[in-house]
Amino acid sequence: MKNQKLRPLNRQSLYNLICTAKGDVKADLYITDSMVVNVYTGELVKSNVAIKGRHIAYVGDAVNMVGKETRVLNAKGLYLCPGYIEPHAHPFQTYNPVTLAEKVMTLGTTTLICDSLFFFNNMDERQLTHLWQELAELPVKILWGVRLDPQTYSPQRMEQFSMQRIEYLLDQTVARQAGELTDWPSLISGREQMLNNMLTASRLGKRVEGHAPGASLQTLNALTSGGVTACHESITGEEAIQRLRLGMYATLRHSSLRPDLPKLLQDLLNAKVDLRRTMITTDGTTPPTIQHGFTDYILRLAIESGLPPVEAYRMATINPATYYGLDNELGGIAPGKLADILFLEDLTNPTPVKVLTEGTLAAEKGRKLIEFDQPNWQDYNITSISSYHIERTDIIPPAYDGLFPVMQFVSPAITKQRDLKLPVRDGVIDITGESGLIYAALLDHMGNWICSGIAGGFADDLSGMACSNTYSGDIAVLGRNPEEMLRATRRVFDIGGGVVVAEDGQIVFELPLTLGGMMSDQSLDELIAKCQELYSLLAKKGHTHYDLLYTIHFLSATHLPEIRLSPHGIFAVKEKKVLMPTRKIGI
Ligand SMILES: Nc1ncnc2[nH]cnc12
Repeated sequence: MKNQKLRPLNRQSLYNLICTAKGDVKADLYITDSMVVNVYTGELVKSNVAIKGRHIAYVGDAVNMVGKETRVLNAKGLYLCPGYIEPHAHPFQTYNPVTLAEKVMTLGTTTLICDSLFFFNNMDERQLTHLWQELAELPVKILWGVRLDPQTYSPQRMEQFSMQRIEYLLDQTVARQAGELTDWPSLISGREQMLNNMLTASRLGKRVEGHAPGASLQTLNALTSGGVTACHESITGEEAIQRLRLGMYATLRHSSLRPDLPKLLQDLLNAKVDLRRTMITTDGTTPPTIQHGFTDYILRLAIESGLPPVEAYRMATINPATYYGLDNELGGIAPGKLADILFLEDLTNPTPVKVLTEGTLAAEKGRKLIEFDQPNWQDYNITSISSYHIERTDIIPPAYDGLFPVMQFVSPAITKQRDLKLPVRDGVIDITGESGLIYAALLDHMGNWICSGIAGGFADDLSGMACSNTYSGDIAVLGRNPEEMLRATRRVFDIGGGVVVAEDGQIVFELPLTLGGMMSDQSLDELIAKCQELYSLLAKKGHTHYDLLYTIHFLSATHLPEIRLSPHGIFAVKEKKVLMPTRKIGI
């Protein structure tokens, strides 16, 4: 792994740091009387900490680096812990990378390793790296993974994953890994493009994040042989241990969609395995769950599950730092490291009372003290979605003689194929007399095609909802009443993207997502409230699954069982087969 530094020092600042450590130059900030969580040794060590510029210069009890100009912060009774590192964020769950960073920073997360899936759809590699560089200036370090597949079946979109593009992106300092690898079957079946891209990741010394839920030991062996270095998809301790035994890192997940951490940890603790190669992740948690916190929340759960606190802090600091080759700068409180330091009142309470990012006091008691600038998203092609005309006849599937492949939701992210003979009226499928079914369509964001289907187990009493926040960038339209579905769709177009619910001739809910139809520039606190409102409204319409936003995001994602709406048509995932092709809009 090439350990390129995120904040390289020049000769003068390097020597300045050394002189501060020796006491010849005065520190900018000096923290006294704290108990340092030493993640290297696992000890708690009573120490003072001296900071010069962005870096820690000294840890110990010397005071000769304190001068008149040094700010002294007394931390008596407090623990100092390194800033938390989230190793697997998806920074586009209605929030955007900046609104996510500014919120989670107040909760102690000072580094985010992010998925780039959504940004891949919108930009070429030069724009994307420009955006990455702009975001790299923020006080929270935002680093990236480079996807090797689009997560929605589309031979055309595979062109975006050419070797030249992947190589260019992976070569950036802020790109710390390839993946996540949702199309791992392409790797183990030897697809040329995938093999080439894996070789590029290996040559550039980058990690590769797997995505192999339920994989057998043999598949895990094949993936590890192919260069996959970690996987966050274990849902039992046994699965995590299998990954660890093969030399992978196992990232233990607790997300809004898969809240598995307590069980995973209990299994791992019972098995008494070495936990140095484990990390913890919130894996793209949606806003309502962030009301409980972020990395701090899952650390709390880990400690409550019986993990000794220092062991838990390691999973969110030095372990991910080491894995991503960042431990020369991040993950511990030691000389030469960036001064991302959290002040904790109690070891069992991971939510910090103060947060330093790179030597600056950035948050106190959950309140942000510094500003985070949003990029000009227009410069990156992230604009309102475009609108076009659609009609009732576009949305409803035409009459079909055989058994129709209904998409039955059995959980927020899993569907089953249910073949049903459906009634027909006036040349179209008519579900008026059928309970438990709704119309479900995917509209091309460019206005060319529509994939119209039928869903079950979603929200039996929903009149009409339209959402632009699918991962393929297309618009999901769901409901029992085609007029209300159209009303909601037109409103989504009018507001430039978002989630809209219509009923009885009115718009009863709207959440604008004007950044590419996926993200908002509202604060995360505002989004938490707005998404909770959406969830309660849908629950009243009969929606019983949790994490509705994920159901929408994944509607067109063909890495999940069993059938999906896709740009090619109703799609059987395992067979990679189009069951019912898309139609042209307006015909
Ligand atoms: N595979 C995935 N793609 C995008 N967002 C996600 N959040 C969790 N898993 C995800």
